[in-house]
Order: sequence, then structure tokens, then C-alpha cells
Amino acid sequence: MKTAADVEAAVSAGADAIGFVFARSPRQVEPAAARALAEAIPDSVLTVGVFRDLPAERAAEVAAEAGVRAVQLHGDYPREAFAHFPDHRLIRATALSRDTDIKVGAFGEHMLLLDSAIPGSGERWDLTGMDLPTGDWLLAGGLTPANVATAIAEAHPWGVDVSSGVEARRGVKDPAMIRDFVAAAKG
Ligand SMILES: O=C(O)c1ccccc1NCC(=O)[C@H](O)[C@H](O)COP(=O)(O)O
Repeated sequence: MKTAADVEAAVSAGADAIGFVFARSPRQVEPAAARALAEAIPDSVLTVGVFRDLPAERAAEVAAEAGVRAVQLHGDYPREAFAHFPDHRLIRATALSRDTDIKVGAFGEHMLLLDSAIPGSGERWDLTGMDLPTGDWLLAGGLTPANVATAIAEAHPWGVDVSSGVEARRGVKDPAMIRDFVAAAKG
């Protein structure tokens, strides 16, 4: 989320978590801007800093600067990287492939996010025949208000995550789509 209107739409729709992208992206926000947005978010909604390949030491500084309560790591982070965030909820993001370790907690994370190979791209991946994890895992990748209920019914994730599927155009969230997505996911 990049704007107060995005945040307001997500909170009032009943989202359980709101993410701020600190990686290069049309959705990228500065840590200070994220902190200002996060201050308006009730404690019942988890605030998440999203990183890709930023060294863990620096990501921990940015997470502290932004005041987020969770950290989501995309990219080539080794197990040791997860030790840099003792005060945060940890989400390990990974694309599903034969080499993926899909055991939740394998790297010390609290939640595992199974995403498409290019995060934030809206690319869907085929769940058919996949060996999916159990426990606290999140499904992402090409989800939309129209397909999220079916995806949940098929994969039984603990939660779902969306970005481009609730955007009117790249990097610009649409409050009505956010509302429709949360309603469809929770329904
Ligand atoms: O969203 C981005 O631009 C992004 C950039 C770099 C690293 C991660 C990024 N997003 C991570 C997410 O959690 C997205 O919500 C997830 O990949 C789903 O995206 P989408 O398929 O567009 O719904």
C-alpha cells in the first residue's frame, strides 16, 4: 500500500495484514512514508515490510525505521538471514519448485508465502498436482476478486496475499477491488 486511501480501504474491508514494498517496484515506498501510513493502522492489522534481496542487516534497519511488525523476505536469503529480525513476525516468500523447502518454519519463519516466480507481477501459477504445505502458509500470485475463492477451495492456504489483482493500473490500488477481494476471500 502506498497511500492513506489504500490503507483506509484495506482496514475497512477487514484485511488482516497490510504490506509496504521496500524493494524496487512501482509500489515502492520510503520507510518514513510507510511509518506515517502504519501509524493509522490498528494493532489488529499486521503491518508487513516487503524486501527482495536487500541485505538482512539493512532490511532490519529499514523495518525498524518504518515501524512494521512483520518482515517478508523475497529472494535468495539464507537461513541465517532470518536471525536478523528477532522482534518481527517473519514471512519467507518462495516460488514453488522441486527444490523449494515447503516446510513452514524451515528457516525460522512464522509463515511461508508461496508466490509466483516474479512477485507482484500478477502471474498465476498452476496448483494442479502440487505438493502443498500444511500449517501457516499464504498463497499469492495472480489472485483477484474473481478467482480467490476458488484458489482457497483448491489449495486450503492459511491466508492469501494480493497486489496487482486489486489494482486499477500498475501500482495504483482500487478501493472497490480491495473490498471485493477481502469479501471473496473471507466468504
Ligand atoms: O509487489 C511488488 O511489486 C513486489 C516487489 C518486490 C518484491 C515483492 C513484491 N510483492 C510481494 C507480494 O507479496 C505480492 O503481493 C505478491 O507477489 C502477489 O502479487 P500479485 O501476483 O501481483 O498479486
